[in-house]
Amino acid sequence: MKIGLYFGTFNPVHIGHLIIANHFAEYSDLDKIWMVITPHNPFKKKKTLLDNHHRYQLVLEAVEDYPKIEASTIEFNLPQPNYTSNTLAHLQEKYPDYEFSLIMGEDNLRTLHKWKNYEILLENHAIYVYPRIAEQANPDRHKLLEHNNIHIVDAPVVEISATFIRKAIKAGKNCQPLLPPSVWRYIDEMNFYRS
Ligand SMILES: Nc1ncnc2c1ncn2[C@@H]1O[C@H](COP(=O)(O)OP(=O)(O)OP(=O)(O)O)[C@@H](O)[C@H]1O
Ligand SMILES: O=C(O)c1ccc[n+]([C@@H]2O[C@H](COP(=O)([O-])O)[C@@H](O)[C@H]2O)c1
Repeated sequence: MKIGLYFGTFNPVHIGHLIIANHFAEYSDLDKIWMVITPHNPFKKKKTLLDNHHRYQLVLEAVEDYPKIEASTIEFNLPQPNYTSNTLAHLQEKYPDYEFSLIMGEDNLRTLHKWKNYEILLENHAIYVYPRIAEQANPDRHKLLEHNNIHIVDAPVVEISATFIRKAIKAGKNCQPLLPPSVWRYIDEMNFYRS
């Protein structure tokens, strides 16, 4: 079984994330895409973070009609902050017959050399990277993309961010087009991100 791990804070999940996950579900040889909700990214402050359970619920809502895409809570019971190499070691022990690849935006690729055990990640896993507009001017871009295990993917990226959505909701803007309808309803009913 080939699994594509799409790690993210998903605070909240939005249509940009879903477009990427669906792209891999439809145009790759991966059997499943697991959207792994990260409790705490080592590079991010936890301040404006919605509870793990709610972020998970939002991803569940988002992927309901996509049989190849699943929401994963695998990091919820692992030590925090969540280092991806630790999670992968745990996954390989739990599912020795599965082959795990990583899916990430180019923004994450830029900082990959600062991740814990990044050489091991790179050696042992295919990393599928989709381009982000903000990275086009990065002078080191080509160096990173040269590695054998890094595959750049021509996916239709919508340049919206969870940060933009959180700010828009706080400012009372209508941002329904940026979220799957069920995700918007959950956020609206729960009054998330308003204060
Ligand atoms: N618009 C987008 N389209 C596709 N992938 C995205 C988009 N925005 C972020 N990603 C990617 O999705 C993964 C999870 O991202 P994350 O949860 O941090 O979303 P974000 O919108 O960038 O959030 P924030 O604005 O809070 O940093 C990362 O690999 C990131 O590169
Ligand atoms: O392992 C690391 O050192 C490491 C450093 C920075 C980020 N990550 C992971 O990268 C993933 C993407 O995070 P984010 O917040 O951009 O959605 C998330 O699962 C983080 O835990 C991992």
